Amino acid sequence: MTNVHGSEHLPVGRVLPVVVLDDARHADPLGDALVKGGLTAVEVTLRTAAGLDAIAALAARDDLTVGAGTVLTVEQAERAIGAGARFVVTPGFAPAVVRACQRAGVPVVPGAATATEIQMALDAGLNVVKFFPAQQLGGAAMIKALAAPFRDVRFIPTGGITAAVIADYLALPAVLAVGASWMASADLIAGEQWDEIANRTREALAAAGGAV
Ligand SMILES: O=C(O)C(=O)C[C@H](O)[C@H](O)COP(=O)(O)O
Repeated sequence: MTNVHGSEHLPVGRVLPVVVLDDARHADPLGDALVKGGLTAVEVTLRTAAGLDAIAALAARDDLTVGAGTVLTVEQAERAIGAGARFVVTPGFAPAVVRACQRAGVPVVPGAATATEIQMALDAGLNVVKFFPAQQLGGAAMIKALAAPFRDVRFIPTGGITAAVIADYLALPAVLAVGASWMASADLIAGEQWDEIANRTREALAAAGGAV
């Protein structure tokens, strides 16, 4: 397969925290907590107005790779990349957003929930998709079934994943990384519970078998 965006270019590690910040001033202490817990990458969603500023703050660090999540429009993709996002994640497959990221040379991971959407990603030259919402769609068993015909595709399952099931996903060769919010939930961030976030991050990595 040619012109496929290789998963080796995606700097997300094996466990990717998906975070929602209401206040960009929380970005740095959150970054400290995630690094303390052992992580190297974070996906900041654009669900809140503070998202872009949080991306800019985290992009200035040299100990974390920051990407943008919940990117729905070309404008959001361009702004996130301008703020320093090193990768872009979308909940579904949006061809114009994919093209904007490709033009900018920034890896993009579109959401895919069906075989058709995976084929759309392949047609766009991508071989990594976000499997969303993972638990609700059938979990690791569903990825195993989808991976059979799509031998070159790597999945980042996200949605409803906790310590109880993270290892089931990471055991599959088709799973590149797992996205989750429980270790750095919006409530913990808003409540400035940095020690708790670091602890849960350590727990997540332990449940993932120590993989970062
Ligand atoms: O907003 C988006 O584009 C998303 O990526 C949604 C996230 O996948 C979930 O917020 C993470 O799933 P939970 O671990 O169940 O919270």
